[in-house]
Amino acid sequence: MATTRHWADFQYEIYLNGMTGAVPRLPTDLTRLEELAGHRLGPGPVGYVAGSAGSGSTARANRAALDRRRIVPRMLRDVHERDLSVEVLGRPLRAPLALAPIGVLSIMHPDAECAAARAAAARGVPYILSSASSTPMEQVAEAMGDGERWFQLYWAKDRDVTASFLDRARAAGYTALVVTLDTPLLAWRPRDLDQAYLPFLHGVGTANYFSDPAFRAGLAKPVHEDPNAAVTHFVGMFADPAKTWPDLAFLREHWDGPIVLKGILHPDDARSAADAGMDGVVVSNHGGRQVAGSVAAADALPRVVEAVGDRLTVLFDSGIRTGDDVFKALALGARAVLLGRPYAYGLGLDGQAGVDHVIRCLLAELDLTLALSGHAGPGSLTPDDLTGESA
Ligand SMILES: Cc1cc2nc3c(=O)[nH]c(=O)nc-3n(C[C@H](O)[C@H](O)[C@H](O)COP(=O)(O)O)c2cc1C
Ligand SMILES: CCCCCCC(=O)C(=O)O
Repeated sequence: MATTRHWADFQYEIYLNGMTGAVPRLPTDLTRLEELAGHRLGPGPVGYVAGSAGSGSTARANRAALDRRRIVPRMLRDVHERDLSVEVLGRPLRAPLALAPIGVLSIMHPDAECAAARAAAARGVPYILSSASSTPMEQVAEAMGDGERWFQLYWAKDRDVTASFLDRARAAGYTALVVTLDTPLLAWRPRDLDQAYLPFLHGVGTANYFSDPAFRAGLAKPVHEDPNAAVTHFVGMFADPAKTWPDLAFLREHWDGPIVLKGILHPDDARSAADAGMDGVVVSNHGGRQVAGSVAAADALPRVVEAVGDRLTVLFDSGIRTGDDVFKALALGARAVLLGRPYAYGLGLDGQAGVDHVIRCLLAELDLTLALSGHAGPGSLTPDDLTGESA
């Protein structure tokens, strides 16, 4: 196939390659990646990525809430020309997808965030870099050229460090700020506790901090002279459970681009975000990694959309594994979704090519699901395209 007009063309590319004996290096059913990663990568890293809070009930609920909703396909609608593009936070995107912020990616692959960011940039998908990345934000920005990038903030106790992160992110071309609110403390995560595995304690995921002048100013000795003290300083200040809504004014003053609050599940919190001058929210329970027993993200989405859909950009994550999951989130009112664990597994299994594979599979499947359900793009989706609990 000479040119790719539709994301679904990836399907033919795979079949055509098959005529020369080539088959995809990774499964095209992305739900199989976790098991494969479990065989090929160490139990610590895979346990950290796959794991969740408590007994895992929130992560299971995320999947169940998406599965429970079923698509009601419509027939005889012209879908031969399709366009998945959307505008998000004033930026045109090729598809309603961004890569979610995932910290410590060097536990999955040595090329870590740079490989994931390059794959995203090559497909026109925004990459959201975690504060807790294994690679400094400037290096990731350089690796992805002019690719769309957003910066995820873990809102440090120390205001100077936060202000410094925002200055650095702006200078490195990150256009939007995603402030994660659901991790003021690390949750009870039995899979990591049982292995006593926490990458941060080994200095993984601290690159933005250790390279930061304001962070370093708080250390008695340079990082290389006393790395343990640097890690302790990081753990003590990476987030702040004392923050409240009025504190958002500080971020609004120091960041002139769009600000999106990640981890919103209650409609009143979404309203507070709008009242505080924020631009968007991510309806997310952190992939079930924070509050065990939490509401499933897809169950929270309709109420948030109803509360603020006309005031804020509503994004969604937690449980997205397939193109039909994306379809459902969009039909429930999300403007776009963030993809989490599947791309981390793709990275672990095949570096940048693995992330590319994951992006292409997801968007090809979305394109086909839309077309086969009578939609030429995300714009025509409504809750009426789903059965049952669309609210
Ligand atoms: C290993 C791992 C690390 C994560 N690190 C971050 C992070 O640094 N910042 C953040 O806001 N969210 C982080 N998340 C949460 C994701 O951004 C996203 O909300 C979650 O993965 C979505 O759930 P899903 O993977 O089940 O789709 C992390 C998730 C995983 C699996
Ligand atoms: C001590 C730092 C914890 C950062 C948490 C990273 C994350 O969001 C996750 O693992 O989930």
